Amino acid sequence: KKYQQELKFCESVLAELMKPKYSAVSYPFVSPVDPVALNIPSYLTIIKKPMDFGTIEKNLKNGAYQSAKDFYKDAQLVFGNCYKFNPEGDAVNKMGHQLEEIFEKLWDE
Ligand SMILES: Cc1ccc(Nc2c(-c3ccc(O)cc3)nc3c(C)cccn23)cc1
Repeated sequence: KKYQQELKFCESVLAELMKPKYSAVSYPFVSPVDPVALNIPSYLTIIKKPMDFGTIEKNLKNGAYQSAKDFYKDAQLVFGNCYKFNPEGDAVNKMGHQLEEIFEKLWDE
């Protein structure tokens, strides 16, 4: 029961985060980083565990998460990867910080 409610909460946070109103800051994070399309061949050597919110949504639907904690860990990975690859001050780094702020507010609701 508790597990079901936890995952329902994760789904609601994700649904909100993926809404069009946040697309200006979420678009780099809603689907897997494509190193070819973005011309960043170094990405997969720098980022050991790529993650994005589209993959998180898939995992959630496939029952890949044992708890809200596992969901939260993958969300943190999206932001951590962003800050590792995109230097402080870069546009995408700033978008990561903005989206993380939105995420944390939804998480603490
Ligand atoms: C030359 C260059 C430099 C930086 C980027 N970053 C970047 C990323 C990105 C997102 C998450 C992440 O962990 C790493 C990268 N997503 C984008 C998008 C969607 C458009 C433009 C830039 N983007 C792309 C190319």
